[in-house]
Amino acid sequence: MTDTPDILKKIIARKWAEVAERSALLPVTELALLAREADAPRGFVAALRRKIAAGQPAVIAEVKKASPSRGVLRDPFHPAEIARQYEAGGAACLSVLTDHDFFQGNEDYLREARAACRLPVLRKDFMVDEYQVVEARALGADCILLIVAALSDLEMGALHQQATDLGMDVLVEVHDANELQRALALGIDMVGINNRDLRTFDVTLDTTLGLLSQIPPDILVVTESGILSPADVERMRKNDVHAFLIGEAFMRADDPGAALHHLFGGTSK
Ligand SMILES: O=P(O)(O)OC[C@@H](O)[C@@H](O)c1c[nH]c2ccccc12
Repeated sequence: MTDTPDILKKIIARKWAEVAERSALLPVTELALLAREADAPRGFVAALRRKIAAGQPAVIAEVKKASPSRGVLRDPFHPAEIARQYEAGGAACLSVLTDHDFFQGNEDYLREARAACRLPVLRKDFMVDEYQVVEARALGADCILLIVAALSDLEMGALHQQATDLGMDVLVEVHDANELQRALALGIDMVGINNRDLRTFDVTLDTTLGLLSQIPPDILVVTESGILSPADVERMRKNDVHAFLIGEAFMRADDPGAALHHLFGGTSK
């Protein structure tokens, strides 16, 4: 067997270099001052729970220009306009890619998207160091992503604690049973199950369904990636999964918000 490309390893190596570059330009102590002045967190988990309590799908709609597996998804790309369309289409929250090198994202995209709507926003990036967590809050992020496959238990615990201390929610992402057990040991209130294996790019919704029985009922489950059709949505909702993180299906549409509304059969607002 040949080696898998393991894009995740490559990205994580780049992130450590990025943290070193950035902290040389702006020390974490100064960044922390900016974080303290940032707009108050908007309550990411609360927004998802409100939708579900109302019997509606809780959609985290992603603002993503490109990805390593799919290439460019949307060009031209206007984050503020997309954010407004998502809000009008009934999204509960936004997810904005800020990674430059692999997803053609940018910190400015998060700022612009959040300023254009009232929705809570997830900073979608690869967190390895506390610097990035403080940076997320300074940008205005309401939630961060922690990818279990990319972190040790110790790192994960520290980053989770720091995000919580800054008033942000945390989406802890897993894609197998071992990662799920490590996530649960943290004492989390929300888990993301990524249907895409970040090492191989294989996508299957069976990943979400296969892990459900191991998740306590009080934890909010977000199914991530590869949700493309109303049948995919139906399959999840039948299994009591009501929170979705979706990018590609919306980014390829003329009006991403209208695409959201249609994918959920008009039930999202
Ligand atoms: O575009 P999709 O297949 O709808 O997937 C969205 C989201 O789940 C995906 O972008 C994602 C999930 N976890 C990640 C971690 C890093 C970067 C990207 C991701």
